Amino acid sequence: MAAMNSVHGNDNHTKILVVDDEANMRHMLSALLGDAGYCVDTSADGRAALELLETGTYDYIFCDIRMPSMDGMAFLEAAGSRLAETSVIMMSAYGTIDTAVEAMKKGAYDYISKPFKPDEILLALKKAEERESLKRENRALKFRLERIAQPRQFGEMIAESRSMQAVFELGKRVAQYDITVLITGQSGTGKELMARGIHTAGKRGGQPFIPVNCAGIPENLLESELFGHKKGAFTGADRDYKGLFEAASGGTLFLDEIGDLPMSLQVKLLRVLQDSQIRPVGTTRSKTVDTRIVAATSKDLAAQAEQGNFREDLFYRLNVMPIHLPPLVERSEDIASLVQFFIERYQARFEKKITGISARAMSLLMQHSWPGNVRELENVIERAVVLAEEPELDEDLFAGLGRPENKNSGLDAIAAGFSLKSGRQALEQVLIQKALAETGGNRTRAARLLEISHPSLLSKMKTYGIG
Ligand SMILES: Nc1ncnc2c1ncn2[C@@H]1O[C@H](COP(=O)(O)OP(=O)(O)OP(=O)(O)O)[C@@H](O)[C@H]1O
Repeated sequence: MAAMNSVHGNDNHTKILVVDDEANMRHMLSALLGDAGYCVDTSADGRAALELLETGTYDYIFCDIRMPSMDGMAFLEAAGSRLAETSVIMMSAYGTIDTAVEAMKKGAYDYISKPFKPDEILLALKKAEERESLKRENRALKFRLERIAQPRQFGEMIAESRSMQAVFELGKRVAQYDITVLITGQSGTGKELMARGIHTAGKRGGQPFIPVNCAGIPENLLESELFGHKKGAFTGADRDYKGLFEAASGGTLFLDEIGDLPMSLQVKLLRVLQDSQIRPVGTTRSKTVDTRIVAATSKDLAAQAEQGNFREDLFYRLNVMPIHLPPLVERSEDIASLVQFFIERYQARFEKKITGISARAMSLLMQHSWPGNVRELENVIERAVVLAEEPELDEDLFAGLGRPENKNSGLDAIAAGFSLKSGRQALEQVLIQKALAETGGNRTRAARLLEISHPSLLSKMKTYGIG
């Protein structure tokens, strides 16, 4: 039977085993740890310690390296998987440090050199406890990630939150009828994906779904792009062109950023909505189309209509069935499942094995305000998967998140490295944000300030998740 001496602390159920051939050391450590509230057992060598492991487990083991009968290294090897739930801290006297390092390679958690002060023991223990608690949190989180009740789906969208479940329900219902839908929500909340979902779930599902960004096409081209033109209608029109309404006939035309539709075209759109008639540029005859319209805006269309920047009659016609997508910050319940969803997408795309995300990293993601919404989260996970060197995404990969002052200034990012590419990107973000702030969010004027085209500004805003 192994020699065992137990000291039981009052309020701590953490079990520690001290293995040392020196009786003084055993007494000193068991008094120290016992006073600190731990349950402590002791044994005089590796063999006796192994016997104790037959009947019980320990959270931590302080193990001497040099012992006459079965030394620390031999004990580690013999105990093997019985130490799976135990952090072993080796105690190395002068001349055994190399062995201690070797022991760490074999699975010991840490080592401490003799002679040591009592504080050093308590500190080593605290460090090990912190690591253990993190490991536990990680395990719990992974478990949660794996067990998350299958997130609800709508088309290619997933969500957990009640607000999004309600949106999905509404989406499923309106999909069945050919009514016009207006999807509102900040940039990156998933408006286009929602529109696709509605299209796919309805009876037009097998027909074309054509997205068009009303803010991305210059005003003089937009009319012919949407309604088509006749050969010779204007310089460069060297053949008849069908236009997107006709191309989407039988299916759905998704008019994104409808708030940017020029006034001149708003009246024409109203006509299509009212009597399904389009008139290609350069013709006098109208054509009937069978195109479902789903529109989206990140702007307050009602306010725009009030200010006279959007036709009221068109607003009411579009707003028959509004669907609002809440910003991600208001539905943080969706973050964990979206993170898992994007990890799976990008680990497959980049052929990397990512098993999960650390609790600290997840907590950073939960605290961030996500001004670029789901698109920003997707970009952040994509980047993390690309850069990850370990199978678990850790917090370093998300440095800078949750600290909006750094994010806004962007200058830290520029100063942080030498890469011209990331420096340029960071600078672009700063300047775009500055220009938008300067113009009160007016993208046309911001593009002018930045001396780039409007579509190019929109595409950069999309890339950087600036909403
Ligand atoms: N609920 C969701 N589940 C999975 N992916 C999502 C979800 N919501 C958004 N995404 C993803 O986020 C990105 C942005 O979505 P989407 O383009 O639909 O947003 P948007 O609101 O139309 O943005 P914008 O107004 O800037 O055009 C896309 O890559 C999309 O796949």
